[in-house]
This record gives sequence, structure tokens and C-alpha cells, in this order.
Amino acid sequence: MKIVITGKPGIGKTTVVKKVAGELGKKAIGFYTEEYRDKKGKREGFKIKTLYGEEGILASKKLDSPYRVGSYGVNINKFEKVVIPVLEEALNGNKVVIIDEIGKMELFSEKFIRLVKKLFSSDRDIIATVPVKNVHPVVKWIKDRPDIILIHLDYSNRDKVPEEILKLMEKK
Ligand SMILES: Nc1ncnc2c1ncn2[C@@H]1O[C@H](COP(=O)(O)OP(=O)(O)OP(=O)(O)O)[C@@H](O)[C@H]1O
Repeated sequence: MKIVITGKPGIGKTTVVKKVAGELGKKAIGFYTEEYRDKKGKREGFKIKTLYGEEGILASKKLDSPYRVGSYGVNINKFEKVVIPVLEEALNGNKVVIIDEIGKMELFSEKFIRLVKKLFSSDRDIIATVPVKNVHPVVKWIKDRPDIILIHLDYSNRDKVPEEILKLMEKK
């Protein structure tokens, strides 16, 4: 089963993914993306965290990189170093694959694009998040797949969605 969550920035996609991953425990593999803030509480960038506990800075206002999204420099090397081995392991195993998120920053990585396509073309179970806007052809390619369940997260459903996903996973 492939579940894809979309919704506006900050609506709670990562929160849903973390709740579901927490319940799945060792049955899940993958990563999520979380913002981090400076000492004054201002958003400084985004971290990637694998379910194994590894982490790295995906993007930062302080990072000088040719890959940019708004005021953030994106650290593709770090992203690939942390995430690619996990996704390769996911492709060759049978755990539920958590991919939060498939967005502009992550899609600078060609290796990531290749693996995401392979995973969606495989029979792996996936829970992924994508932006509302089709920021890259891969995002549209995923949303158009007939084999996915697309969930639009909003204020009215965000508290119920984690349980709904877990129920869907049990039924399959
Ligand atoms: N169900 C909820 N109830 C109350 N607050 C929530 C809920 N879900 C998320 N939040 C809060 O909203 C903020 C953003 O949540 P989260 O990072 O999960 O959103 P997101 O959609 O993943 O954001 P992004 O677009 O940046 O990836 C967090 O501070 C989180 O604690």
C-alpha cells in the first residue's frame, strides 16, 4: 500500500508521519524532515532525521550552496549521505518506507529521484509526503499514480489521519 500525504506548509505532515512511524516501530524504515530554530527562536533551516536516529542538516540560511530554496542553502551531499543508504536498504527489504518529504530541497538530488521512482515502482509499502504544488515532475508522477491513496491534510482531519493510516495498513 502506498499512502501519500499532501497539504500546505506547516499543516502537520511531519507530525502525522512521526506518529505513524512511532507506532510501526521496527516495521518502518526511512526519514523525516524537520525545521530547526536558532537561539532566538527564528527558523534557521531544516534537518533530516532517519528512523535509525541519524541526522544531518538538509538546509540552512547560513549555508553557502548553489542549490537554493528561498533563503536556504541546501546541503545535497549531507542529504545523500544520510538518506540514500536508508532508501537503498528500504528498496531491498520489506519494511514500510517513510519518505518525508519529496519536495524541492530533496529533489535537487538525482540519486534521491532515482530511488523514489524505484520505490514507487516496487511493491514496497510507502508513506510519503509531497507538496500541494507540483514543484517537480516527480511530484506529479507520484500524485497521478493509480496505486496510491492521496490524503489531503487539513485542520479538520489532521488529528485523525495517523489512526486512519494505521488502519489502512492493517487491512491490506
Ligand atoms: N494535529 C496537530 N495539532 C496541533 N498542532 C499540530 C498538529 N500537527 C502539527 N502541529 C504543529 O504544527 C507545526 C508544523 O507541523 P509539521 O512540521 O508536522 O508540519 P508540516 O506540514 O510537516 O510542515 P512542512 O511543510 O514545513 O514540512 C508544528 O509546530 C506542530 O507541532
